Amino acid sequence: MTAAEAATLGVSDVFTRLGSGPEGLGKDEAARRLRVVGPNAVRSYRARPWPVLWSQLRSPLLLLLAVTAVASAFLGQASDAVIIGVILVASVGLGFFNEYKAARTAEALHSSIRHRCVVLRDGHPRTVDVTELVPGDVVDLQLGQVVPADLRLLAVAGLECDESVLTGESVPTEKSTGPVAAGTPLAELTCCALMGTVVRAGSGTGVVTAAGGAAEFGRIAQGLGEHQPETEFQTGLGKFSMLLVQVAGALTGAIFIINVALHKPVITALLFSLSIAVGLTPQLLPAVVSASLASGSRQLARSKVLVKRLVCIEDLGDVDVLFTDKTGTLTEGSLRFMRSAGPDGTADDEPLLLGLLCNEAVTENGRAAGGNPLDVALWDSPAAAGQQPALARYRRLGTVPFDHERRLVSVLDEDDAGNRMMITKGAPEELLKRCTAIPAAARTALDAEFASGNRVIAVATREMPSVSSLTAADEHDLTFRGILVFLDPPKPEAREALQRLARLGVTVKVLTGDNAVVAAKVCADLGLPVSQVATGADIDNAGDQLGELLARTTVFARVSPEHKAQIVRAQRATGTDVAFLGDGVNDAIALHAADVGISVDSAADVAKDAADVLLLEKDLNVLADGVMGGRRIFANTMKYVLMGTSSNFGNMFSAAGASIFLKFLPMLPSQILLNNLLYDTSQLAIPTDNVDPEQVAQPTRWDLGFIRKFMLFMGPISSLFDFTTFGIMLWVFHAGERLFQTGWFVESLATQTLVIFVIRTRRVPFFRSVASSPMALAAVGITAVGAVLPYTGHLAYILGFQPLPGAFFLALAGIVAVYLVLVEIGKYWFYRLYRAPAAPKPRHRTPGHRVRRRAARFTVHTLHPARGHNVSPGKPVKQDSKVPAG
Ligand SMILES: Nc1ncnc2c1ncn2[C@@H]1O[C@H](COP(=O)(O)OP(=O)(O)OP(=O)(O)O)[C@@H](O)[C@H]1O
Ligand SMILES: [Mg+2]
Repeated sequence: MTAAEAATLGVSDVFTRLGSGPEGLGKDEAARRLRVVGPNAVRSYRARPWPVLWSQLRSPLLLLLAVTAVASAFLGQASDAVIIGVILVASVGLGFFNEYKAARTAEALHSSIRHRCVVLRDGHPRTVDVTELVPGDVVDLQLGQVVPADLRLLAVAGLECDESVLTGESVPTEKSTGPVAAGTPLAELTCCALMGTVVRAGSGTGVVTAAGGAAEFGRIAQGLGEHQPETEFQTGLGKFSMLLVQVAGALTGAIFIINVALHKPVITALLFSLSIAVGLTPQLLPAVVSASLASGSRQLARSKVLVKRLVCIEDLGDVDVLFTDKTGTLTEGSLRFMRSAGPDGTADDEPLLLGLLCNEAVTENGRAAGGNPLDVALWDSPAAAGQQPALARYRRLGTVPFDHERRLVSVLDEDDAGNRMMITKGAPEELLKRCTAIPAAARTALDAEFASGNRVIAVATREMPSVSSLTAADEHDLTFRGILVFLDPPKPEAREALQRLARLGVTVKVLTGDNAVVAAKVCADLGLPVSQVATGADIDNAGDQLGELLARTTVFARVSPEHKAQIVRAQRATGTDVAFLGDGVNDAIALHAADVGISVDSAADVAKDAADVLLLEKDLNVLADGVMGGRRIFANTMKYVLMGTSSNFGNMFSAAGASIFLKFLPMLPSQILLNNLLYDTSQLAIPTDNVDPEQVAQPTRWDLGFIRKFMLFMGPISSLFDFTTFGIMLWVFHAGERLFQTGWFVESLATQTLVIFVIRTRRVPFFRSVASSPMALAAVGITAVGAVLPYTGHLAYILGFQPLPGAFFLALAGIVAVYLVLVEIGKYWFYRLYRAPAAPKPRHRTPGHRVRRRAARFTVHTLHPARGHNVSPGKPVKQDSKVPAG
């Protein structure tokens, strides 16, 4: 049943249609339905070899080349065709092997992550994977949660959903339970909560009407295909590849025409120009990127950072501004109850007793088993044990639970003499506003506690003789009873981590539900420069000036969950890349709003669920490692790109040019392909390379202009030089066809691969930066392979090589040395002249990006039967023809 249909019906009709009830489904029935309709998923994360292989073969260039090779075989050049075939298979195999390995890593990543929700099974709440939801399941919704399926709402308490992912409307929609008129547009289905949207306020319960591809969100997500969302970097690489393909296209077209005009055989000319095109285009680029992301994710996992999707790594490296909560990130987070003080500020156990009574921790035998950290800390204190006899005298009649907007919790208790009172505890600012009289001594005591950075909550009571239930509206005319003080000292290692992040160019700002003075004190203790502290009230009053307020503020205190998200969104609107680190229920919405949501393993479920990255330790140092990791990958991939645009490009260009002046081809098509294969192989070690600290000192930005300029600057150096080499070959060695081709093959491979040592660093001279051993070995090794090939007898003969005179290698050494020096000088001038654009362009995220990101939670290993059926009890399942099979 679609959401639109269900919305027009009353709750009982919906239950009848779905064959369910307020108690939810039975365990067996849920399992049966799951078998019939398949999982609540829109994608599969299984690494399948065929699609990966297909993506390697899809290149029109390769196809064209293969066809031409086959044609040439029929024209009598069988051995050439076979060689070309073998090299092509090896190239495709290389790309496939790397991509598939990366896909396997992504698969392992996905299978280690669970997204869960609470459903009623036979009337009992159960936690299940969101992918196991079926139509008829009754689901709980809470703040910050992503709605796991299309739901017809059964009950709401101030429920509001952010449906922008579906409707583009950023103002959250208020939800209710009454049916709507038929034909109501999607954005106004107030009695439905739609899959993929986020609970921005309140809570609720609903019954699943449609899941997976049958839900509105699922339909959109499936329409976008199986692709992962792309990072800015990947999009940039795509554009870059297009640029090269265009250059290659123009160049090869011209070469072909010229060669034919010069009366070279058509098929040879075609093979030659196509091979040049293959040499020009960076076929291995996607494989290099995925391989570096995959190896990056494994490295990060070792340093305790778990990314949910591979692309998150790059997002991490891009972070400009990090918002973090205070508790547990900057402070130890292991709250310790220190003292209880009466209204006059002197020690007094009464507030402690009241605090234990007005408490939501789940207790077992007088010990806390779970709940709000402050409440748990209170129970765990040694002093709490002494209160047991006093506690036994009270009976609880009602509760108004804690929420992050009120920052208060209240209970209605009756003592053994039958006296009823309300006990309220909460943030002192909020509580004091509701008290009748506050002794001056209390204010002094409070200020002193705040100033020393302690966490304080205040306790008050109110006599309520004839009342039997409570609401938040009763929280007034309270009698102030005292304060409870908790110690939450700053983390020593946070100081160093903050400095590291500052050195990495990441601005750290604090968003906390705690008091402004406390937050400022903690920051000061940790050496985080605090320019200004703003509070939630300041944010509300800022209006249009929020951007300005944001720019001058480091600490935001007493902010609500909605404020946190509002700040994150406002910061993103300035074009910066924003990360948010938080672990509480009050952080979930902001986690969704950020470019990168970061949480910790010990966080509340909704926070973990909302995050893109999980830290296995709540430590900013671990995060700094993650940022570094992202930037390293960017830096190394950039090396590959720059290599492709300089020497490789230049060599191919020169070879093409030379074919005009020479009576023969400067290199045989098969030799060009072999050359390219060997070069690519050496490039595969780039992801392991070391990165200079200065290269990762700033947030990474993709800059196509930079690459284009680099290409235009370095390309000619390389070509100029190549023609000199041609001259030497022709006039010094008096080379004939075979010798020329062999010499040029060895020389071009050597210069192409060895130039990595210059390109990989901005330092001059280049040997001030040390390459990783695998990479150095690969570059030198491949050069050696190239040099040895002409001496392999029969093999050399088949490949069209001939042994080179000893003097050649002397010349080669000289050529390589001069070339590297030339490039070094070029590089020096390039980086001196090059100016990066001053302001980074604002990030442009397409709506599809968000859908894909959110769809990641609705993935299963294998997507079996088509999703999108209507399950009706007893009736056979009907196939919905609109939904494509998974
Ligand atoms: N169980 C509780 N009982 C009463 N008051 C509480 C309780 N938990 C928190 N508070 C009060 O509400 C305030 C806000 O809490 P909230 O959880 O929104 O943020 P926080 O966890 O203190 O800060 P951060 O955002 O840095 O994690 C706390 O500073 C405290 O004064
Ligand atoms: Mg918190």
